Amino acid sequence: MAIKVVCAILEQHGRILVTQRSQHMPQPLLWEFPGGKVEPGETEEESLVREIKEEINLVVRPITRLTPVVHRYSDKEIMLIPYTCRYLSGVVQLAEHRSYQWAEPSDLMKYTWCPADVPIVEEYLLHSSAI
Ligand SMILES: Nc1nc2c([nH]c(=O)n2[C@@H]2O[C@H](COP(=O)(O)OP(=O)(O)OP(=O)(O)O)[C@@H](O)[C@H]2O)c(=O)[nH]1
Repeated sequence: MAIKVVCAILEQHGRILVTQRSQHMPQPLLWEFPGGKVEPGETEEESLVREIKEEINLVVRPITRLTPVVHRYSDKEIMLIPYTCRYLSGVVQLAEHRSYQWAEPSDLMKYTWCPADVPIVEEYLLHSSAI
């Protein structure tokens, strides 16, 4: 069974928040969208709001669920479930990540992403350029 992981595509002033995993996390130094595992008894949206508060100290509201990606890593299989999110409040403070950036959409493909994120970035770019 794939482990469910939710992640936030948080856009503010036309830029998207991207976070770099630390040396000590699985997938060290790769870029991802902040988020984490869905815990038993939580909805996806509840997990996402909790993880974003814990990891980067922001309060967000999930808006649109994009297409989940199932990816098999050497040690586990995850289902990565992306949500576009709206910023509500807070100032970014990193609890676990090495760094973060507010990326221009046109720069998103330049990051070295966790492999599971690549189709999500592609779908997001298609979706955002269509509206
Ligand atoms: N939060 C997040 N996790 C992602 C993304 N892409 C991706 O492959 N993952 C993987 O999803 C898994 C679960 O995320 P997590 O943030 O809760 O994991 P964790 O560091 O606690 O890992 P661990 O509990 O396996 O040690 C990790 O192995 C992570 O590498 C992403 O965009 N965001």
